[in-house]
Amino acid sequence: MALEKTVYIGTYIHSESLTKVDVAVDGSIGVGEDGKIAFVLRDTTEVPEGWRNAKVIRTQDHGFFFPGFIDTHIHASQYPNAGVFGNSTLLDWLNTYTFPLESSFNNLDNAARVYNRVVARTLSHGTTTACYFATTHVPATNLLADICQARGQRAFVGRVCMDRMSPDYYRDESVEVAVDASRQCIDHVMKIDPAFDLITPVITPRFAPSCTAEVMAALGKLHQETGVPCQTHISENKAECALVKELFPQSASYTHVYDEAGLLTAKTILAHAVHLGVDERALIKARDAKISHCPASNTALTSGAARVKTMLSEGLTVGLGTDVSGGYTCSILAEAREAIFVSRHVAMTDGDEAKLTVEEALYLATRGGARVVGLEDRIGGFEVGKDWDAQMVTLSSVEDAGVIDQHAGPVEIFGGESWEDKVAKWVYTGDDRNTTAVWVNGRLVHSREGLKL
Ligand SMILES: O=c1[nH]c(=O)c2nc[nH]c2[nH]1
Ligand SMILES: [Zn+2]
Repeated sequence: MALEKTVYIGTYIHSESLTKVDVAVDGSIGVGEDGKIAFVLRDTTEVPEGWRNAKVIRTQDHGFFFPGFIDTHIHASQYPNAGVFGNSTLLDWLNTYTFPLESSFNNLDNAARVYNRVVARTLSHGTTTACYFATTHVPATNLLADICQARGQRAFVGRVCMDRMSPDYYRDESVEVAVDASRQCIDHVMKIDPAFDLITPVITPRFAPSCTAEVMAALGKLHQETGVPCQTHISENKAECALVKELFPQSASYTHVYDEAGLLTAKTILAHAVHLGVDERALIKARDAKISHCPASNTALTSGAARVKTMLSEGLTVGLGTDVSGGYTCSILAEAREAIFVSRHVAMTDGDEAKLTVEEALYLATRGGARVVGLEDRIGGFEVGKDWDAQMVTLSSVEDAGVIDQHAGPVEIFGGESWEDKVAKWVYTGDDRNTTAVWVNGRLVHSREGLKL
């Protein structure tokens, strides 16, 4: 579909570094027909020569353009269970809630309904890139890839592999089945998006307890042979860590289990990393593997509190993951908030340096996530040559103090706020009502009903 040359005028905000958010008041960004940023101008809303015929889109009220969010870990198939976890912890949660739900994706109608919904919903929250776990089912996993492509969401789509410690009705029968099914899903994406421009397949061993050493070694070989990225879980819960020790007595640590299988590389995304030892973090750093921090899930399943500031100070690459449905929300904005609050609980025992700031949380949600998925040259910020993966955020003024405009959302701008205050109000009190439009690679993929662009 051909895109129109477009100039986005108004304030734009993005992370300049881990600790600094750059606010460019009254600037403009030009996006070409290829969906890429052609120019970025500060302090002028003038449309430059050569762009006078371009479409113009302006921010509204106290709004701003912000990079699209990157969800580095979400289970698309678990979306119907978002908010449903009771008082369970990881291992019983899997058996009680998760495996029965995931096994229902042998039904393609069910898969179509859930996957269309989760992609539409995450887009509406400003998630322009998502790393999805699907299920073991090849047709349903391929359907998820098709749906992401049709709806225009940048996505990493993984067919889940698991050949033990799960019910008979939901597991791979053999190593060969797991590898062959993974290959079929890789081949499917190669057919629909040969350059992996929007959709990328991802090799997905569920986690060490549900994968034999043989299946992980075979998937490690596939990872090395194809160069296709890999995603899994690591060190989420203490009982899980003890189980891994018992299942892999020869391995020095949980991290070594993946390393010995050839699954720990610069293209590996590890979700959780709550209980990692110093040596494990050093090994992850040495391999340049990436971390998806999932604070809402870690709180919901009482898994623990990941030491994010420690990982960052040691030079690890970290992004945010909603981990639906261990996590209750598919909003990365909410996840940023959760990350800040979990870090404050860590600070109550470890000291103030453990606290994440608003700026750091927003970095993790955008540039950090981009590095986690290996797309830091294409997404995560507004620079010439990057793809226009962006959201338009709208914050409303308090007009009539006695009237609540439900449509406008809960962020209240009274008038004296600095830009720093406005961003903080968005992070702490905002929701999807503030995300009024979303673009991926220049294509409009979501807009609030009635919005005139
Ligand atoms: O948060 C999680 N969600 C899952 O589905 C899962 N499977 C293994 N370990 C897991 N952790
Ligand atoms: Zn998960």
